[in-house]
Amino acid sequence: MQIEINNLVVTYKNNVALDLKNLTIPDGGAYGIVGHNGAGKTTLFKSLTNIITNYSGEIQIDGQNVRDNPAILNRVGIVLDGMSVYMNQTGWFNLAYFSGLRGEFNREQARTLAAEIGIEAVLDQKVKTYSYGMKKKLILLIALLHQPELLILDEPFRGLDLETVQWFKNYLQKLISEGSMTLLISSHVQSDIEMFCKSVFVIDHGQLRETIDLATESDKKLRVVNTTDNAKVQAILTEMAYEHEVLADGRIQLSIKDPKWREVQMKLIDAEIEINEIGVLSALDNKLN
Ligand SMILES: Nc1ncnc2c1ncn2[C@@H]1O[C@H](COP(=O)(O)OP(=O)(O)OP(=O)(O)O)[C@@H](O)[C@H]1O
Repeated sequence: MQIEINNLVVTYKNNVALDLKNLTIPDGGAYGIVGHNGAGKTTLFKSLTNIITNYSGEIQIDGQNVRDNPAILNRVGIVLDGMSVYMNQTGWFNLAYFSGLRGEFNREQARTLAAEIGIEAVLDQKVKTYSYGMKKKLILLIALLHQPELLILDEPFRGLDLETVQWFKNYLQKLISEGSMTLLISSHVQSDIEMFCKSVFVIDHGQLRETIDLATESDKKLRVVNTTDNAKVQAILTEMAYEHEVLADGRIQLSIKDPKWREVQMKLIDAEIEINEIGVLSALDNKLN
């Protein structure tokens, strides 16, 4: 499903949380929404799904104005932190209720998916007895049940156990590769964004700062090293005329593709310098946290 945003301004009291002039998110594939805490990511997701409607500007999904045509949201699934469900009712009640709002409720399909996610055993219990992770799984299940064409996930893996995260990532990969779904995902974990997304929209203070095409940017990745003696390493690199840069935190940034790296490593070993950390710096670095 294609998303088209024009002059979207969301204000909380006097604070402008979101001010997006033009943003088009194409149909199909996965797109990242990244930005520091408070950048406006959740506000964007809430606006896309009519949880917030008190905004100026326009949001269209597949050519339909969302605020005027809420039925389009039957084709959209969303997982937000702290989303409301009926806490005094059982998991089954919530599944039936929220699925019912969108059409048919298929209990057997729900049971199968619940078993895969690992909450089948607690569906007879009231949601108020659930842990944070269990509640999140229930919300995830509600979002997935009606096979959404657009899935919006706000920090989807936070608070889930490792096994569920793995299952969920595989499940998302499968959905993306089938090509029938558009995924919009926010995460502060760079590898999660890089794993799924072909493009990333960087939001900063409510505004679209940058669009990063990860398919092309990945070629420009750099290696960042942190060693037991960065100053000495820098001297060695300068002596070797090896192009590098020292980052503000003292770590050293090098081109990842340079074949000279092996030679550098040998020199470091000869000088008894150990590498404490090697990280890959991509275009996304410093934009997530
Ligand atoms: N209910 C609210 N009332 C007042 N201000 C709010 C409310 N919700 C969000 N804000 C403010 O709006 C701005 C955007 O918040 P939002 O939650 O959209 O950011 P975010 O990018 O999702 O942040 P995070 O990465 O921390 O989840 C922030 O300045 C936040 O303090």
